[in-house]
Amino acid sequence: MSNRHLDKTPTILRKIVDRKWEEIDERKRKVSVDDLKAMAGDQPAARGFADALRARIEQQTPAVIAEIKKASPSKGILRDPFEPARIAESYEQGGAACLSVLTDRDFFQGHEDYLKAARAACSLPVIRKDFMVAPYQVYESRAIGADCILLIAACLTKYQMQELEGIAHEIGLDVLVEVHDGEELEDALTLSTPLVGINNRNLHTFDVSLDTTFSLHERISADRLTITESGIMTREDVDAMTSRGIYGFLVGESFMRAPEPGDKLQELFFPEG
Ligand SMILES: O=C(O)c1ccccc1NCC(=O)[C@H](O)[C@H](O)COP(=O)(O)O
Repeated sequence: MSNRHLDKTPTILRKIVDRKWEEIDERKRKVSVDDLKAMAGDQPAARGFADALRARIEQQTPAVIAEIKKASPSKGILRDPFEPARIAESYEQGGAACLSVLTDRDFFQGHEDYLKAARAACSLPVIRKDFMVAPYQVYESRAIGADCILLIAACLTKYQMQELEGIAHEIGLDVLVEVHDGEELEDALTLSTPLVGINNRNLHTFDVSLDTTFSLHERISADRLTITESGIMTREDVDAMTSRGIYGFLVGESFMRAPEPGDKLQELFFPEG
């Protein structure tokens, strides 16, 4: 695959995307795309991911996508032992609007079974957090029970994102498109999804700066929903966002390192109880 963002330098993101193409080939040998489409078609209606976020954001209440991830390339192991179903219950009790579950095995120690277990343990909508590069993975996401997929602009062209979004919407999945700079945002805004994630983490260098959200949010019109992603660790970080009118959050590490992830969510976002 060729893409202007990925052609810059060989980074971890390039490695992840190269591995995704190999993984898709391996999986296709075990389960055909037609079988996946049939499995996707057998799933009950998706839980409304965008609706759950919109309901809170419109009330100017934090809408938190709480992430379930065992490890990451930048931070190594974040949580061990790791019990996705228990974490999902804890997040629901702590006031999460949605869940994000890492399913990438090689770089995040994730698994599709973690998504299934987390979703079955609560009533929250769930995004499959993985690196989508091909239609096969979109059908697979619906087949494993996801309610939403992530499209990362740093690994896809505008045309790839449009194709994957079209398939996702056709089979009942919501889409969160993720950007890190102005060029990616321009591409993302050609999509119809209202959900625009601004990743404060540069996925090539791992540098994190909340200024990324502050500057890009100003370029997103009010009919879309901004989700600030990565590096939200303190009450001050939350206040810095809400004071600028940003109420959508995706948080992983600070919850994963806490003994009780849902209590940490409550402490950070709903301290008044
Ligand atoms: O986190 C990484 O090391 C990473 C590396 C390469 C691609 C993606 C990566 N992370 C995904 C995310 O951006 C985060 O899981 C998500 O936004 C939550 O961030 P945090 O609250 O800082 O855990």
